[in-house]
Amino acid sequence: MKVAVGIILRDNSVFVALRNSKQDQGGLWEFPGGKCEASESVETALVRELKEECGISITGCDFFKTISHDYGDKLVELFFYKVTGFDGEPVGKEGQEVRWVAFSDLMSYGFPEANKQIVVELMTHY
Ligand SMILES: Nc1nc2c([nH]c(=O)n2[C@H]2C[C@H](O)[C@@H](COP(=O)(O)OP(=O)(O)OP(=O)(O)O)O2)c(=O)[nH]1
Ligand SMILES: [Mg+2]
Repeated sequence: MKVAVGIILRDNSVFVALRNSKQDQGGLWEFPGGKCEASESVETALVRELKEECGISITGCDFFKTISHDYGDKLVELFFYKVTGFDGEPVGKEGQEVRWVAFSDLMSYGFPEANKQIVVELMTHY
């Protein structure tokens, strides 16, 4: 399963959302995004998901990296993008709790296993 994920950046912070307890990886924090639909490119999925989940329109993004992770019941291929330009102010459009978190504070948030390496990189490179 391909998943498009946006690391929304501003100053020294990143925008994170709390996954609903009923979802996979529920109760953990995530970078907004979601599954690519059949025949949809990853970038198209990224633009669509960030509009749906956060209400922003991406104006600038750079591919960062792909991480494949096997959760046992599910194999995910996460395509992480750094989102550096957007119109609108991100919110939790689906009622999810959201926060801007300073890189130096990211470690105190619980992320899905597949995100751990990315979180460490964000903390050390900024
Ligand atoms: N969005 C997102 N998903 C992540 C992250 N880390 C991680 O392991 N995942 C996993 C959890 C899910 O198994 C999958 C993404 O699915 P999702 O639940 O966001 O997909 P979606 O928005 O299309 O949701 P839905 O329509 O199925 O409710 O990737 C992350 O940082 N962001
Ligand atoms: Mg999602």
